[in-house]
Amino acid sequence: TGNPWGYGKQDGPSVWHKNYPVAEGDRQSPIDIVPHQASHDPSLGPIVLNYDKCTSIKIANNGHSVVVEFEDSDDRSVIQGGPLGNPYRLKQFHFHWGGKDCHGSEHTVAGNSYASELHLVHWNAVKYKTFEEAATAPDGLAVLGIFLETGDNHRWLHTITDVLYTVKFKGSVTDFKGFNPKCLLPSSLHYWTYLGSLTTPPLYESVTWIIVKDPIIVSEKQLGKFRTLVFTGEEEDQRTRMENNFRPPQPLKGRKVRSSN
Ligand SMILES: Clc1ccc(Cc2nnn[n-]2)cc1
Ligand SMILES: [Zn+2]
Repeated sequence: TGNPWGYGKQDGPSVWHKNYPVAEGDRQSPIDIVPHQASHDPSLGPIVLNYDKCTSIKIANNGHSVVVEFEDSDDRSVIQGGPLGNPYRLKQFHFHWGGKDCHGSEHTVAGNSYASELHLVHWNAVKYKTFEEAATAPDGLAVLGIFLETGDNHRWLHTITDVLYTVKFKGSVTDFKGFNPKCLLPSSLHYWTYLGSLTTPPLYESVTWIIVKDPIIVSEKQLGKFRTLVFTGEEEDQRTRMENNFRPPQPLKGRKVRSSN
């Protein structure tokens, strides 16, 4: 029951292409976003989040990140507008972070990393019957990316960091109801958007990326709690701290990044 992939020397991003050749594809993520090279597109409307009826179910450690899963059997929580042709259903959110605050995000901005990056994963339930089917389609997924920067305490992130001790080990799951991720968004939803992929294996090229320009601010203490998680299972003798679970930027290969206003 070895790990098919991870973030270490032997199983990390530099060797993923061996088992997942699409790693060297033409629309891989993340990328370095160069703001002045992004083309401002006035036809890009605002991002609209209808999360008021969202239903979080559980929080889990999947051996790669900490994930909050949502009820996605109907259109109770969707993202729409912006570059999206129809509403996409919220399925889960998770984070990527570093061992130190100077790195940890997946996307970078003019070569600069943030301490962490929150990903809200949505799928196109208008065109596809299941998440799994959507995940393999070029217009199947929409991921909203939010940067995290260290500074003052975030007034709502404690709702997540206070329960992280219950999902320390790979495979642990805890009930996590009543959480609305809208509380984790910055006030302005100005964004960059481009066509890319999942940033972990299977690296499917099915993601319309929507990266919010403004970071949210969280405290070093709050971020430190993510680093108390481990990649390994409780039964394993190895305790490997969960940190640096990010893929570095990938070649743009001629893609255009568009900017909302
Ligand atoms: Cl369902 C799923 C699969 C892969 C990832 C990893 C990822 N891809 N893009 N951002 N994170 C997240 C959710
Ligand atoms: Zn992610």
